[in-house]
Amino acid sequence: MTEQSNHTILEVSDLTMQFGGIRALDKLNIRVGQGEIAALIGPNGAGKTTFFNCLTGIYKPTSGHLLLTPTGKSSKRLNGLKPNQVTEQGLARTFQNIRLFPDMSVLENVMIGCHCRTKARVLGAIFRDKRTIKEEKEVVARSFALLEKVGLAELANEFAKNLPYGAQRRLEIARALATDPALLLLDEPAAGMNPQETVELDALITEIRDDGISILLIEHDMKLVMSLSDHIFVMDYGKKIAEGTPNEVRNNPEVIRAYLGEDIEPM
Ligand SMILES: Nc1ncnc2c1ncn2[C@@H]1O[C@H](COP(=O)(O)OP(=O)(O)OP(=O)(O)O)[C@@H](O)[C@H]1O
Repeated sequence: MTEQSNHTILEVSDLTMQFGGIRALDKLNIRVGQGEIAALIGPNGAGKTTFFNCLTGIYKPTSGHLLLTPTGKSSKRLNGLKPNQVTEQGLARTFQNIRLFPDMSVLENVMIGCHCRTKARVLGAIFRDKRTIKEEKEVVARSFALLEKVGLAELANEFAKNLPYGAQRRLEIARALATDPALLLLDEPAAGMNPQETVELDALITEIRDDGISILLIEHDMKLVMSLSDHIFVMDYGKKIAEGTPNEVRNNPEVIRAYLGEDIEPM
């Protein structure tokens, strides 16, 4: 896919986030099309993680609009929603610093993601009625299937904390997928991965997109960004300074200037 898709799944307009004297986001406009892999790049401190935190209800933006429209559903304003409510609307994310439950098994970590879509409540869990048992079986089956997708099924019963770093990152992706998202936000998914793990990650992200889930990722590995992305947004000092296809962005003088002096891999 080289051109932006017709259906807009995420529309962000004039998003501003002020922290005291620091304007971390300054009237940011971002549009992600259904079925796209979009990337957000920019030097350290550009505001990328702040943007994800505004989208996912962790920060309350100073101003601006956040609109999510999964295919076949009506548009939903994300402003003012809590993180769990944002997830219920079909937006899932992973974090720059891995946030798994280290003392739970790999399988249990994914099952927790599934529970935002299950119906059983406290009484069902206590009395274990037929419906709850059936639902639990479905959650286990679905969690296994997701572990297979990310290549971790054989480690299902291992403690999450015992997984190598790259595998922990893939487990975070499986847990995010368990929430059944329409749009998946990945915050530096390749951080700490070796070259072989990064190649596998490239294939995994493409496969997730081919399953119909749109992707927006923050990533410093330019080789991965250039190979994966349909569309790239470039930020600097809280503003969008460029956007376009990998080729357009690679040759944009503003982008080259923003990255001067940065310790990044060549594009
Ligand atoms: N909770 C906060 N309170 C005050 N300032 C913050 C807060 N969160 C972020 N900032 C500031 O906002 C700016 C953008 O930071 P942010 O972490 O979003 O950048 P980034 O592009 O994700 O950087 P990196 O690539 O290093 O992760 C920085 O100046 C940062 O210090």
